[in-house]
Amino acid sequence: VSLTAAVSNKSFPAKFKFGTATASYQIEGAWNEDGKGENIWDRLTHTNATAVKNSDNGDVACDSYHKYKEDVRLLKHLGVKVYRFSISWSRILPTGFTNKVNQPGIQYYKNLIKELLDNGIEPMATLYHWDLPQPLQDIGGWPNELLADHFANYARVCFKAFGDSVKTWLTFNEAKQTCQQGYGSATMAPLIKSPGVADYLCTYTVLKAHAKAWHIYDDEFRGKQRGRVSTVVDSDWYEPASNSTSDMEAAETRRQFTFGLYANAIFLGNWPQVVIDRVDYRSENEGYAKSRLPKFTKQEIDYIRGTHDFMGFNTYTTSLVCKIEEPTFNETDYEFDMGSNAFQDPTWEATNSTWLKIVPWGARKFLNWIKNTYNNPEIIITENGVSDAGLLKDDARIHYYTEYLSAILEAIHTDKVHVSGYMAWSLLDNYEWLAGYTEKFGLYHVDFSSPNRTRTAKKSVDFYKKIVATHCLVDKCVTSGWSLFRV
Ligand SMILES: O=S(=O)(O)CCCN1CCN(CCO[C@@H]2O[C@H](CO)[C@@H](O)[C@H](O)[C@H]2O)CC1
Repeated sequence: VSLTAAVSNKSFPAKFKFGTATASYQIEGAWNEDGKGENIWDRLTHTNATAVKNSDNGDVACDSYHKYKEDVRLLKHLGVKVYRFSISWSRILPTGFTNKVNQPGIQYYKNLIKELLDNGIEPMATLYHWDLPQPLQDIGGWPNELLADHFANYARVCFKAFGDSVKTWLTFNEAKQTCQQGYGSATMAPLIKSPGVADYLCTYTVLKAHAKAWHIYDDEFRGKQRGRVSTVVDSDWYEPASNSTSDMEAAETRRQFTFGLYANAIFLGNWPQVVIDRVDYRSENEGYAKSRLPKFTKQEIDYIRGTHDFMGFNTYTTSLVCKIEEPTFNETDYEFDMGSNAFQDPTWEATNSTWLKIVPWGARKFLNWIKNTYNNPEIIITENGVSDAGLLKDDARIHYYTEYLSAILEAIHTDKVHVSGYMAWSLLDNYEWLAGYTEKFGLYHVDFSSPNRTRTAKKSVDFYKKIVATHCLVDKCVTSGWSLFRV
């Protein structure tokens, strides 16, 4: 199918908000400046450097701590309405605890927020984008349910310090990566390998932490500040590898173990039933005294349910799913709990990240699944983007955005999914976790070999700027309102 045939000629609603997204550890640098405390990515990259490609670290990254005014100039040039960034917990609370508040850290984010507002750009702040203060990891990290209270106290400090200007808050970015990769498969800091055990304990704490923060905002700040709080959930879209009943069920089970594990308690109440059933069943057969899945009390279920003002949704790619024979019970693994294999069709277009294939129809299906599963919530796409090796003539990125934005337009207009915003990942090439600086997601190229960290617009900047200005992917868009054609 030629590109043009696939591109939607519908337009994004007038009130639709375009933006870009970044995260503190990936762009800020200044890892130990002005009183900032050590976080788990500082610890990992300084003590286990070879875990990261080329032993790259975020000590300087894009140096946005010093160059944030330049970053805001780039946002202004793009014409975006919103900028999604994350707050570094250890810059605000160096030990993670509220007994030490770091004023220069508070001031940095106040300066960034003021620069955004002075340029007519709305700040959208994520409280936690994976950079846990090391002292909290030293007491067990997210599997320690006491962290729910420490996170809630940190959230209160942020609501108080920034809530007069920040009206859209996200508690956690992709808690799945924090839990399944950080404490399960050891493919994210703090690189703990405890699949099927610590990952569920992490999720249990994170859901309670999110709910406490939401209730603090609802009880103590919403009346005065009139903002909104939610969380960001991510996953691949899981498509059955065949239309056999077993593959269809396996795909739905996998959606519940990945996306549902983080969304169900907040949008419907409690863990997904299939998760409870399968983890209890396997735990018993593996000989555990009690299930590996911690259980919410009735009060906790009621406390967590409804703690959302919209849904933050990160979508990148799709995987096929097929049912597997029930694995033997002599090994515990989150993958075995799911009871399926996920893989990608080798004919799908590849990118510079092995896990990321270009599958726009998956994004449309995912949006429809969210609509049908969680009672049609307002969805803000808080991340979507693609990696390459960093060339300036990034036609593949233009292709990716065209295809995904086209799929989103169909979801909005044809499928009536309520999508209200879209943040392109990312404004800048930045630190891509264990891939270091080898996988580039930016609309702007960053020269990491220069102390200036020079930003250079890629070809996709003009492409995205035009879409932000016209709300349209083609030259002439059909608007569904009173005028048939927008001239
Ligand atoms: O193949 S491996 O298993 O060996 C390594 C997997 C690495 N994961 C893949 C999934 N990705 C989810 C999206 O992660 C999001 O998207 C961006 C791009 O990744 C990140 O930079 C953002 O911080 C994150 O919010 C996070 C990184």
